[in-house]
Amino acid sequence: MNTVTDPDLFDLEHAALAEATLVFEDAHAPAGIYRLALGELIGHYERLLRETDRLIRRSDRQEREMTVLNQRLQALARSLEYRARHDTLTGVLNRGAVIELSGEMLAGSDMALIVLDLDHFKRINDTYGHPAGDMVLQTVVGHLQSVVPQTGEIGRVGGEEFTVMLPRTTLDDALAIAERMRAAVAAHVFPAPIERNITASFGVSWNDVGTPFENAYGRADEALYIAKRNGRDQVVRARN
Ligand SMILES: Nc1nc2c(ncn2[C@@H]2O[C@H](COP(=O)(O)OP(=O)(O)OP(=O)(O)O)[C@@H](O)[C@H]2O)c(=O)[nH]1
Repeated sequence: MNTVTDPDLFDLEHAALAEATLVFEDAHAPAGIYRLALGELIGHYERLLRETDRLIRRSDRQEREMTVLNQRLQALARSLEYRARHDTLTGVLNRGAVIELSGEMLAGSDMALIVLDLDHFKRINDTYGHPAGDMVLQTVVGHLQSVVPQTGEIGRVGGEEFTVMLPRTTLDDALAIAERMRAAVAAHVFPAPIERNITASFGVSWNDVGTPFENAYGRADEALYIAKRNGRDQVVRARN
C-alpha cells in the first residue's frame, strides 16, 4: 500500500503535468487536444483532493484512537497505583503505605498514632465463617471513617489491626478521637447471624516531629496490649 512518504506517490501527476505542458507549448494543436489534456489534469486534481481528504480523516481517526489509548493507560496506571497502596478488602491504606506515609508525616510535623485491634475476632471467624469476619472488618472501617478528621488517614496493618494517623493533633484530641471510634464500634449491633456487637481495643501514642515510625508504632502497640490485658473495649495512652 502506498503511503505519504512513498517516492512514487505523485508519479502519475508529474507525468500528466509534463504531458499537459507539452500540449500547452504547442500553440497550433487542435482545441480537442487542449480539452483532452485539461480533462486529464482535472481528473488528477480530483484524485489528489480525494486522497488528501482520506489522509486527513485517517490521521484524525488515529489521533482519536491515540487519545482513547492514552486515557486508558492513565486510568490503568492510577488504579495500579491505588492497588499498590490500599487494602483490597476495606479500601484503607495497606501496611506498606502506612509505614511510608507515617514516615513522611513524622518528618514534617508531630503526629498522634492510634493502633486498634478487634477483640476476640477469631471467635467471629470460627463461629460464623470468614465471609462474616470480612463483613465485620468492612463495617468497623466504616465506623472509623465516620469519626476520623479530614487530616487523618486510616490503614490496615494486620488481619484485624488498624492504625489511624493524626498529624498535628494533640494527645488529648487523639484520645478523644479514639474514644469516639471505640464507642461507635461498640454500639454497632451486627445483623444475623451475629446479632450482637463486637468491640475493639485502642492504644494511642503522641510523637514529636522526627520520631521514627517504629518508635511511634511500638509505643501505641504496647498501650494496645495493655488495653487488651485490662479487659479490652478501651483506649489506653502510650508512655511518653
Ligand atoms: N475474616 C477475616 N479474618 C481475618 C483476616 N485477617 C486475619 N483474620 C483473622 O483474625 C483472627 C485474629 O485472631 P487473634 O490474633 O487470635 O486475635 P483475637 O481473636 O482478635 O483476640 P484478641 O486480639 O486477643 O482480642 C484470626 O482468626 C485470623 O484468621 C481477614 O482478612 N478476614
